[in-house]
Amino acid sequence: MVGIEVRDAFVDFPIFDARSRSLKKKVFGKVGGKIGTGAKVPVVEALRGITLSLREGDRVALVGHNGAGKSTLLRLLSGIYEPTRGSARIRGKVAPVFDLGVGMDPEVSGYENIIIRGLFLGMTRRQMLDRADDIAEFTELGDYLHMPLRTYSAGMRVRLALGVVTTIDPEILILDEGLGAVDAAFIAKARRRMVDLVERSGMLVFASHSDELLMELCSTAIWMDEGAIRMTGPVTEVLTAYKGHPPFAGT
Ligand SMILES: Nc1ncnc2c1ncn2[C@@H]1O[C@H](COP(=O)(O)OP(=O)(O)OP(=O)(O)O)[C@@H](O)[C@H]1O
Repeated sequence: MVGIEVRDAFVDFPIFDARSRSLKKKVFGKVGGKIGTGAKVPVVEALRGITLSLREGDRVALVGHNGAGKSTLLRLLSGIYEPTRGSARIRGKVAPVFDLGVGMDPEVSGYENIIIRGLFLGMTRRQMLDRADDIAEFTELGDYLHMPLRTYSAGMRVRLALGVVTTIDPEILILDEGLGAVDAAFIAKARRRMVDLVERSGMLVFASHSDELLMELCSTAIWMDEGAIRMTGPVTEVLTAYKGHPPFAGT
């Protein structure tokens, strides 16, 4: 059974090399988690008092301004970060997709990277060999797949990474949007594969600033604000409250 239970979880980052004297003034910044200056060392309170329960079939969008804690929460839900206080219990195999380039080796070919990246995401070598042709066709990289990855442009790397990510069969898919480098036509082509990927995933948590993708892939949403959950509910309602107007209108 796939599931995630988080109880009153906090994640703090102590910043040992910050100049705490300049932090003591009252700060009115809107972006980023709270910076606690009570202790000797300043501490960024990236997550505060998070309680949530996710089940098989959940498709959850994470929204919030820059620094609100979305990526930190995704790392907590993946088991990459342990809570400083509180608890996070994860049942199921997590495929974390944060940085599309992670798990790639610049010195080996595109084909070899397909296998490496697949292994990183919890697939077997056999499974990746079976899917390599399909991935190659999707990426449209042709003979570049025999060249070392370091010869690729940023967009070519994203094509390869997306080709791999969209062939896996994850129990828990944790997605931090990083699709900036690819051209619009390729995003449109990748969308169908993304929808299929999400449909066969046991669970999805997706942080993004794109209303369109969130509405297409998710059914519920969590609005993060200064490291805490501000609102949860159906994706359209949460997006409307977060943006101050219905999604798509005037964005
Ligand atoms: N490794 C770290 N060390 C120190 N502070 C960190 C670290 N990672 C995140 N933070 C801080 O934690 C807070 C939350 O950051 P996080 O990356 O989770 O935000 P986010 O909602 O994903 O933002 P964005 O939309 O800009 O990607 C921010 O104030 C950030 O400065």
